[in-house]
Amino acid sequence: MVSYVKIPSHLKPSDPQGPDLLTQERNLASFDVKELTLVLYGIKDLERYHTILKIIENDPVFDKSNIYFMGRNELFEHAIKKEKRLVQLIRENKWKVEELQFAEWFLDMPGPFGAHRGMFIPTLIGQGTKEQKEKFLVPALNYQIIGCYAQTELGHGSNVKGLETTAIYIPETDEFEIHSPYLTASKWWVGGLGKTANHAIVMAQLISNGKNYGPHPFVVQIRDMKTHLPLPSITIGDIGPKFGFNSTDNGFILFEHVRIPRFNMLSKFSQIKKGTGEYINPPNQKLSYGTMVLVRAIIISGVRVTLARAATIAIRYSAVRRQFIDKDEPKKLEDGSIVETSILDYTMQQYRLFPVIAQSYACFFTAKMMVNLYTEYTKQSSSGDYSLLADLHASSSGLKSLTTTMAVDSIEDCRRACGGHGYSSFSGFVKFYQDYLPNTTWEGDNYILTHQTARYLLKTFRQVTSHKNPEIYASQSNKNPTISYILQYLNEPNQKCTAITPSDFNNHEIQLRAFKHRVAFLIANVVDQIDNQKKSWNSMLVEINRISRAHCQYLLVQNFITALHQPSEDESLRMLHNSPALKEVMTSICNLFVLHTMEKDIGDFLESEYLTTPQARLLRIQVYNLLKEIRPNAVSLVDAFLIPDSLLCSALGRYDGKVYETMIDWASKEPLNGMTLDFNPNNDTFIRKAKL
Ligand SMILES: CCC/C=C/C(=O)SCCNC(=O)CCNC(=O)[C@H](O)C(C)(C)COP(=O)([O-])OP(=O)([O-])OC[C@H]1O[C@@H](n2cnc3c(N)ncnc32)[C@H](O)[C@@H]1OP(=O)([O-])[O-]
Ligand SMILES: Cc1cc2nc3c(=O)[nH]c(=O)nc-3n(C[C@H](O)[C@H](O)[C@H](O)COP(=O)(O)OP(=O)(O)OC[C@H]3O[C@@H](n4cnc5c(N)ncnc54)[C@H](O)[C@@H]3O)c2cc1C
Repeated sequence: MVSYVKIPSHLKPSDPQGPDLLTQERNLASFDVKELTLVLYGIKDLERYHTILKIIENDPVFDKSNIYFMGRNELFEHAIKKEKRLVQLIRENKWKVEELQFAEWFLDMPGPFGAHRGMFIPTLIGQGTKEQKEKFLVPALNYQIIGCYAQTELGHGSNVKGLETTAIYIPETDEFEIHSPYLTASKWWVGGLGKTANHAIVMAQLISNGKNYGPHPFVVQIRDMKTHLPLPSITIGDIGPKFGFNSTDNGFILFEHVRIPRFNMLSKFSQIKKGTGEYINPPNQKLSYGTMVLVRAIIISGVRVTLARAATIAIRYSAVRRQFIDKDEPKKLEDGSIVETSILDYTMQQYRLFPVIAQSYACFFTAKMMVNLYTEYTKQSSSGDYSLLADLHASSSGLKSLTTTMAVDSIEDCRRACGGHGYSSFSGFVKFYQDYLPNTTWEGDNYILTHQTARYLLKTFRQVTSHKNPEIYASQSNKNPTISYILQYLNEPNQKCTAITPSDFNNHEIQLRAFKHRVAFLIANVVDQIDNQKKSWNSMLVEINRISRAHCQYLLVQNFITALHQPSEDESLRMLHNSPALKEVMTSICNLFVLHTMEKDIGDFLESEYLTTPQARLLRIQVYNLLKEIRPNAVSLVDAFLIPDSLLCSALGRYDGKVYETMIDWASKEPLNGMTLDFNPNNDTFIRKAKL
């Protein structure tokens, strides 16, 4: 890239230790970073990681050096080129999902084929019959057709039952007629639709013989395969500029009595009979929502790397950045000279940043649990057993809500922790934050999703408590955490925390009991208000959100603690258990996650009277103790995430710590610096002409 400003060559680094600061930090680690990285990735995935990274970093199409200077059209063109190159690489290297996941992560650009891979194909796999897969899935996998997922409308997104697009069965021709009756029925926000896709999965109200059977998925060809123009009676466009995600063509579409064959209704679960229009019921009414459940589970699995990326930038930068001389504990070099303090040594900075590291590790263990639950569900459902769906839906909804909210809050916390430079695109936070932000809204608004989790929790509580002998559920408590804490609460509703010193809070039993008691107490309270005090659902929404959050925090805590203690067949966990140094540092991180989470929501724990006010003070002291304990390992803990520089795309978070050199080098490439103005602002004539 061209430099428009020549930087003087006489400049010496003002901080003689600058480049070595991260090396010094790395020397403080109490554990082997490579070992921890192996725990996080596993042997096979780490090999894949390196193979794919090499390919991506060496391909000029994926070069990111110009990325922060691009406008919308340029970004979109760049994204299209990347998508095409990615398809070539998939073909040449025969990449499967495992490789593709790494490639998409390293590319780090939401692209026009994202919904094709992430929603169109999974919907065909999950909801199509064998014949439909042959017709649509095979060409989709070969990129002969490009699809999108058109569910949300201008007037409705969260309320799927309220969608207005209709699919009316016409027995005479054995077709469906797809129609948008109102302006508000226009599909809106659909990724890849604006310019790229030629097919769409359209969620529409299925109507047969005058009866509405609710939203169902239909495959609709929307553009001509040769001219790429919209087909007759179809209106398509891009929805315009957005907060971020500008490399993707989110689009709108309107249908005017568009006919499609009956075959195009995805019919793995429910069908319309030829001619009679008779509706065949699915084994579970909500199976047509299956893609959303899958994508929510995938989103949860991705949160850990999002948090890891934010923490990496902020921690490395904080180690390199120095401000002020600490009067009480001045930082001395070997030669006795006093230097300014690294901002990572300020306890406030630690309090803001170390919990983000801990959140990432917590999400790592919960992602494993989510994958296991989803795999188990897939196994059972393939033989017609859908009994796990309710659990899966409740935990995927609540965890998607909790973890993505946590991620966006933490990206912003990390960005602010980098001071002024955090506001620059070169920090690596700006585009990253903008592109990540929709995760709190898509696949279910994060507040709406908590209703689903709460509904399940209240139902379970009522089921258990209404039984004459609740202990009958005891056999299920091993597998079902909700039942387990409800039973514990019913047995001992006035349980008290036994901690008498700060370090007592490191006791995992005390921690687990705190979270179990708090969530059961909150659920019991909401049930009482709704069932006995006859409060409306709407009047309880804040509490509804609180119980979903409390339940999901408990899941994160429980999964972390279980991972540390329970013998496991899992390769990563075995490596963790076999290394005392790793176990020690992970235990500190787990304690910080748990206690910091408690401290942030201390009101709940006090209200449930599990904790006393003096205990809340002890808990806070223990959080500070943990920050001190973790401090020497901070840089190594983020190094272990192994987020490559090419992905970070950050002057602040570089592995080598060359923050200032990179800032000025990248600034010199700002195209504005190369622009010659056609006026001289000091020239009176110009100012007079412009009437300024
Ligand atoms: C990735 C990048 C691109 C992004 C793409 C997108 O955003 S695409 C667009 C993404 N858009 C969105 O994500 C839209 C978000 N909105 C929705 O998903 C739905 O409208 C809803 C779930 C909020 C309500 O749905 P509703 O009004 O139809 O239902 P209800 O509340 O009356 O509950 C009735 C029963 O159904 C149960 N149940 C519900 N869902 C599921 C499920 N998936 N599975 C299993 N079960 C489910 C529920 O538990 C309850 O059971 P109970 O208690 O009777 O035993
Ligand atoms: C970048 C991006 C990409 C997207 N890609 C796609 C795509 O490819 N395909 C697709 O189909 N969709 C897509 N979407 C749409 C997305 O799924 C919806 O925007 C999302 O589901 C939220 O729905 P909504 O916009 O109707 O929000 P609304 O429901 O209108 O929410 C607005 C506010 O009202 C509150 N609210 C609504 N109802 C209630 C209630 N009952 N109780 C309490 N509070 C309530 C919500 O909490 C929220 O704060 C995308 C969205 C974005 C931002």
